[in-house]
Amino acid sequence: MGSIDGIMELKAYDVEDTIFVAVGKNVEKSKTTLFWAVQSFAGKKICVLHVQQSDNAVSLTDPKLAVTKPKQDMFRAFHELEKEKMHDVLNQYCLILALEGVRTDKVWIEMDNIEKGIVELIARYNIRWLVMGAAADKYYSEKLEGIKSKKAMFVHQHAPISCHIWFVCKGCLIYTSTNENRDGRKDSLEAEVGLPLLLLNSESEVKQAEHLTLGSYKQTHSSLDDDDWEEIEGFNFHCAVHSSQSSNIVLRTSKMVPFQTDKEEKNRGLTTENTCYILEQAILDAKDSKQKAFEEAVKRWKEEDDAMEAKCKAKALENLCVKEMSLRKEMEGVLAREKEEIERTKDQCDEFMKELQVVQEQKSALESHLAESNRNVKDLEEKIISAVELLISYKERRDAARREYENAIREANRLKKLAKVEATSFCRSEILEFSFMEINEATQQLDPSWRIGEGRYGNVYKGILRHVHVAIKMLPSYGYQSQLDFQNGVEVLCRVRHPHLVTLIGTCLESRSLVYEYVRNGSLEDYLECKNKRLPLPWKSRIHVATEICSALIFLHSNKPCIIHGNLKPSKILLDANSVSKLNDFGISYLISRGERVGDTIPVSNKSNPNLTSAYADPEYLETGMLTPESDVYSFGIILLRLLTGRPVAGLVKDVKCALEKENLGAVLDCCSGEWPVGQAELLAKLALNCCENNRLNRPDLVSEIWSVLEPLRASCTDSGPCTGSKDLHCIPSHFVCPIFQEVMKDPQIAADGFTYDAEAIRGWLKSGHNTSPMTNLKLAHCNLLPNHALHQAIQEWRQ
Ligand SMILES: Nc1ncnc2c1ncn2[C@@H]1O[C@H](COP(=O)(O)OP(=O)(O)OP(=O)(O)O)[C@@H](O)[C@H]1O
Repeated sequence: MGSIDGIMELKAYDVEDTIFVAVGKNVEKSKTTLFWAVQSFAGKKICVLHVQQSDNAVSLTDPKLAVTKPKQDMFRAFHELEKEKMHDVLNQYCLILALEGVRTDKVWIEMDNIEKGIVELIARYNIRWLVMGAAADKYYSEKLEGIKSKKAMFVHQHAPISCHIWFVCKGCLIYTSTNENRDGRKDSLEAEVGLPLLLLNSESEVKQAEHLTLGSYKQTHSSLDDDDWEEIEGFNFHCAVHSSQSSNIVLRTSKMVPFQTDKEEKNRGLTTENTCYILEQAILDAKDSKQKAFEEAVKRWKEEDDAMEAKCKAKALENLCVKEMSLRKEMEGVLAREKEEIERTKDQCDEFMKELQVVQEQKSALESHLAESNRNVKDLEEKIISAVELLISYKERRDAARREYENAIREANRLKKLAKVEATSFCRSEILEFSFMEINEATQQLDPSWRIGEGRYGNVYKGILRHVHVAIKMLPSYGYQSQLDFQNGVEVLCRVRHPHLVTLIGTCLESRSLVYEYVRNGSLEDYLECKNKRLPLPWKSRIHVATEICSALIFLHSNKPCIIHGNLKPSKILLDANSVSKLNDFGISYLISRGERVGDTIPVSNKSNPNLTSAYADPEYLETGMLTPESDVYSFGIILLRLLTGRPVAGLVKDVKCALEKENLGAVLDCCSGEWPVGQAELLAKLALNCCENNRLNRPDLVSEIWSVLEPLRASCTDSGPCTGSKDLHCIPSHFVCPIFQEVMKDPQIAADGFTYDAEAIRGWLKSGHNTSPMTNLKLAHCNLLPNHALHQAIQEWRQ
C-alpha cells in the first residue's frame, strides 16, 4: 500500500456528500471526466482521486527493469517525475474547479495495482459516489454502450454495492453502476440520470418538474436529435452547477411547467411554442458558447500539458545535463590524465628512440670494430705463422751462433792469456780521473789569466794537479753521446804513450775535460810566428821537429786501432824545455765526432771538424768527409813547407812548386832559420810537395818514403855538431830530464818502478796520495826512494 494524500481528512458525512472522480495519467480523458462530473453534480464537493502504481510494484513486476541497479534507479527517477507531473496536474484540476466555484479536494495514493486500489479505497472509506472513465476517448462513439476499460470493468465488478458509479467517456455518461445492476442488468438512461439529480437537489420537486419538463419537451420536439438533447441536458446540468444563477432558470423552467386549464389550452400552446423557440435559441447559444468554452479549455489544457511536459523534459534534461556535466568533467579529468600519460609515453618513446639511435650507432661502431678486429686477427695469425717460421730459422741460427760463441769463448780465453803476458811487458796506462772540484782548484776557478790557449774545441788552462803541472783542455759537452763512449775514447788515448806525443794523464768526466802533461815552451806555431819574442828555430831543429813528428805519426798510425790525428798543424806541435817536439791533441776527433771507423778511415762530419777550414786539411777529406792516414800525410807536407819557408800557408804549395821548377828554392826558404843546405832543402821540399798531392794515393808512405828521408837528415844534423839557437836545451840527454817536471833533474831519485825522477817531483807525487808509478801507472811496491848517484854525477859533469 502506498501513501494517501488528502483522503484522511475526509469525514463520514463528507463522504456522503462528496463525488469522487477517479483520474489517471491520461490528462485528456481525465479532464473530460472531471468536466462531466462538475457539470453533473453542481453544488457537491468534488474529490479528485488519483491512484498510481507504486514504483516498488513496477520494479518488482517488471523483471527487465529489476535486472540492474542503474536501470532500477533510472526507473525510479522517471517514476518521481511522473509523480511530480501528476501532482501538478491534480493541483491544476483543483485550481480549475475552484475557479468554476466547485469545492474541491484531491487524493493521491500509491497502490500495487490501480483498479484494486480504487476498489480498496471505496471499501475502506465507504465512498458512495464515484465517477470514472469507461473507455479511452478514441473508443467513443454514439453506439458505445458498455464499459471498455479493464480497470473500469474491474471496479464495476468488485466495488461494494453501496457505491454508485458513473462511467464516462469523452464527457458523456456511458454507463451507471448501481447496486441493482451490479449483476449485469442495464437500466435506462433516464433512470441513471435521475438518480444523481435526486441526490444532488434536496428540492426533489423542482428536480422532478425539471425532469418531466425535459421529458415532455423531448416528446414534443422530436425533430431535435440526440446530441441536441444531450446539450440541453448539459445546459441544465450547467445551470445546476452554477446554482445561484441557475436557480432562476430552474424557477423559470418551473414556471413553464404549470398544470394548465383547458380554457387556456390554445394560448398556452402558443406561449409554449414561443417559449420553446426562446429555449431553443438559448440552447443553441449555450451550445455554441459551451462549445467555445470547451474548445478554449481544451486548448488551454493542451498548452498547459505541453508546458508541463516541456517543464518535465527540461527538468529531466537539466538532470541529464548535470549528470552529463559531471560525467564530462570526469571524462575531461580522465582525458587530461590520459593526455599526460600519452605525453609521458611520448617523451619516453622519444628517449627510447634516442637511446636506440645511440645503441645503433654503437652497434655499427662495434661491428666495424669487430670487422677490423677480425682482420687484425687474420693478420696476426699470418704474422704468428711467419713468426713461427722465423723462430725456427732463428733457432737454427742460434744453434750456429752458439757453436760460434763457444769457439769465440775459447778464442777469447786464449787471447786473455796472451793479453796477460803482453800486459806484463807493456806499460799499462790506466786513466786517472779527476773531480771537477780538483779541476776548478787547479785552474784557480778557471781564471782567465791561467788560460794558455783557446781552440775550437774549447779553452786550454794550465794548472797544478796533485803537484804536477798540467794543461787542461775543456771539451765541449757535445761529441760522444754517452759518458761511457767518452770514457772509452779517453782510455784508448791514455794508453798511447810516445816520447813525441803529449801524454794524456787523465780526465774529468764531470766537465769533460782532458788533462795533459804541460809542455812549457809553446807551440811550433809560436816559433814560426816568433810570438812572445821567440827566436826562430834553426833549420837543424826544424829537421828534428819534422823527424820527431813523423815518428809520432808513424806510431799513431801503426796503433791498433789506427789513430788518425785529423787536425795536424803547427799549433798542435809543442816544444818542451829541451826543444823536443811533442804532438798534441791526437785522436781528439774520436772524442768529438761519432764517426764509425771503416778500416783505417773515419767518416768525420765536415761541419764538426774544425780542420775543415784549415789550410792544412786534406782536400780529399774536404770533398768526401773521409779521414784517412793520408790526410795526416797531407797536413804533414804543409808543415814541412812551412818549416822550410816560414811563410804563411796561403799559396805556399804553389810558391814552392814554382821555386823548385825555377830551381830557385833558396828564394822561398826561411832565411831566419840559418843557411839551409841546398840539397837537403830540395829533398825536403820535394818530399813536402809529394805529401801535398791532391790524390791521397799519390802521397808518400810515412815509413818507407818519409821517415826514410827524414831520419838520415836528422842523423846528419846531429853529427854535424850542436845546433845553433837553442843548442844548450836541445843537447840535454833525455835521461837527465825528470819525467814529471820535464826539467834537468837536480836530485835524481830512483822510485820503486825503476824510473828516475827529480826528488822534489816524486816526493810531491807520493805525498799527494799516489801509490802508483807516474810513468806506468802500476802500483808501486813501496814508496821508498833511492838516490841515483851515478846520474847525479853525470848531470853535474854535463852541467860543467
Ligand atoms: N799540453 C799543453 N802544454 C802547454 N801548452 C798547451 C798544451 N796544450 C795546448 N797548449 C796551448 O794551448 C793552445 C791552444 O791549443 P788547442 O789545441 O786547444 O788549439 P789550437 O791548436 O790553437 O786550435 P784548434 O784546436 O782550434 O785547431 C796551443 O797553441 C798551446 O799554446
